[in-house]
Amino acid sequence: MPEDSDPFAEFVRPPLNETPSEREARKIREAEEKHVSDAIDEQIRQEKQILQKQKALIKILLLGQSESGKSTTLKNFRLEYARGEWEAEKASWRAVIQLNLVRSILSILGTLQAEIDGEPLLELDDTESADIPLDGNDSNLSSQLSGDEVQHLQMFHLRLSPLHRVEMDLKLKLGAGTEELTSMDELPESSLSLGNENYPYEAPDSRHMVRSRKSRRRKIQGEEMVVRGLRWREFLSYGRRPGFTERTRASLDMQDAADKSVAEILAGCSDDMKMLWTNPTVRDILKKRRIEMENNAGFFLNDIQRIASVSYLPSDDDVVRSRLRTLGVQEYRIFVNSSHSNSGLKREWVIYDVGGSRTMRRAWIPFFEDVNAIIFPVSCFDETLLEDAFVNRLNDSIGLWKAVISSKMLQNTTMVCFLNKCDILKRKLRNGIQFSNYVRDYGSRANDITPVVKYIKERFKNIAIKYTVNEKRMTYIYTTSVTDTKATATTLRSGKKGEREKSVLLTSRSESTDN
Ligand SMILES: Nc1nc2c(ncn2[C@@H]2O[C@H](COP(=O)(O)OP(=O)(O)OP(=O)(O)O)[C@@H](O)[C@H]2O)c(=O)[nH]1
Ligand SMILES: [Mg+2]
Repeated sequence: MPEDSDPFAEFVRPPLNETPSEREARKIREAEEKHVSDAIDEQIRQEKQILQKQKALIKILLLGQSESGKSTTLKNFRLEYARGEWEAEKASWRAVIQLNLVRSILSILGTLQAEIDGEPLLELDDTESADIPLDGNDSNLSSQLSGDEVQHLQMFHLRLSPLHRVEMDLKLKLGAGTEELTSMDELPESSLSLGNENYPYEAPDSRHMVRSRKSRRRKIQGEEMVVRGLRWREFLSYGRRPGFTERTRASLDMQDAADKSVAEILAGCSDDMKMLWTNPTVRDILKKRRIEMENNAGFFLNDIQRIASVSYLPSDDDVVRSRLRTLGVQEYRIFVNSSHSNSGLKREWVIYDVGGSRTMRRAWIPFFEDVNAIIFPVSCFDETLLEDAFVNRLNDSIGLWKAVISSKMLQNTTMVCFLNKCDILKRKLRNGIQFSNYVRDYGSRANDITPVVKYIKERFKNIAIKYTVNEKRMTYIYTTSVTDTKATATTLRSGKKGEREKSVLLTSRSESTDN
C-alpha cells in the first residue's frame, strides 16, 4: 500500500527535520519497544500453545462404587498404552498379590474356626432374607465335624500360623495407608451432591434392608486391605533412585530382607496352603457356609504354588486380578495413537482413578471440570456395599448413574457404562442365585445371562435417556469382564473409534425404549 493512502502513515512517520542524534535515539527507543512487544507476543504465543495443549488433552474419569472395577479398567489402559511403565512397575505388585493370597487363606481359616466353634451363620436370625436361595440346608448349620476332622483342621491352623506374621509384614511394607475397613467404618451418606444434582439415595428392597448374608459372611472372611494413594508404589519405585539418603537406602535394605523372609515363609507354607484349599472337608464347610472364594476380589487360590515360590514374579494377569483398594484420586497419563489419522501422532490422555466408597465420593466433584469422558463400571446385583451393609450394590450404582448422568457439569461429557464382572454374573446365575430375588421388577423372566444382561442394560439406558439434558451427549453401554484383558483391549479400541456395534449407543433422548 502506498504510504500516502495509509491513514496511520503520518502518525508513525519520523519527524521531517530529525537530527542524526535524534534519529539515533529514536532507533534505540524503537528497538526497545520492539523488544518488549516481541516478548509480549511470545508470551501470548506460549499461552495459546498451553491452551491448545489443554484442549488436545483427553481427560477421562473412572467413576463408580468400590470394587466395581475402576482400577482394573485403568490397568487395562496402562497395559495397552503404557507398556514401558507397566513393565517397570510389575514387580512391585508382588507384595499386593502375596497379601491377597494370604488374606484368602486366613479367611478360610477363620471360617473353619467358626465351624469348629459351632458358630451359627449370623444371618439365620434374619427371617426376612430367608428367601435367598441356598444349596445347603439351614437347619443343618451346627458343626457336625468328627473329632478326627476337628483335629485335622486345627492342624492347618497351627501349620499356617506364620501367615499372620506375613500378613503384618506385608501390610507394614505397603505403608501406613494399609488399614482394615469394617462395614460400619465409613458412615453412609444419605445424599451425594454431584454439582447441581443430588444423588437419589434409593432404598433397596425391604427384604434386603437387613444385613445380607453375603456382607456378614465377608465379616467372617476378614476384611480387605486398603492402601492409600500411591504411597506404596512411590516407596518402591522412587525409593531406588540415585540421590536417596543413606538412611533411606538402609531402610530399603531392611525391606529387601523383609521381602525375602516373606517369600521364604510363604514357600514354607505352600504345600499346607494347597492342602487346605483342596481339602474336601474344607470345601464342604465353605459350601455349607455359602462362601464362594472364586467370586472374591484378589482370588489367587488356584495359583498357590506359583505365587508362594521364592522366585515369584507377577504376570500381567496377576497384576490385573490383584486387589488394591484406591483411596483418594490417582492420576495417570498415557499416550494414545490418534484414531483419525495414520500419521503416528499421539494424543495425551489423563486418566483419573478414584476411590469408590461412599465417603470418598465428594472428592470426585473437582475432577468433573473439562472431563471428556467418564467410564462407569457397575457390578454385582446380589451383594451389599462393604461400607454399608444396608445398601444393595446394584441400587447404589443405579442411584450414582442417575446422579452422574443428570449432573449439569457433565452434560458435554461422553458417558461409558461398563456392565462389568459378567463372568461372575454368569457363574452366579449358573449356580442358581435368582436375579429376581434381588431385583423384583425382573419378575418371572428366565434366570439366564442374556435376559439378565438385557434387563440391566435397559435400566441404565433408560436412565441415560431420561436424565440427559444435552441431546448431543454420547452414552455407550458395554458388557465387560475387565479381568479379561484381551476382550477389554477390543472394547477400549472400539470405544476409541466410537464403534457402535459393540455397545448400545445413545445419542439422544428420542431413542426408543422398551420400558
Ligand atoms: N472376576 C472378575 N473380577 C473383576 C472384574 N473386574 C474387577 N474384578 C476384580 O474385582 C476387584 C475389585 O476391582 P477394582 O478395580 O480394584 O475396584 P475399584 O472400582 O477400583 O474399587 P475401589 O478402588 O475400592 O473404588 C479386583 O480384585 C479385580 O480383580 C471382572 O470383570 N471379573
Ligand atoms: Mg480402585
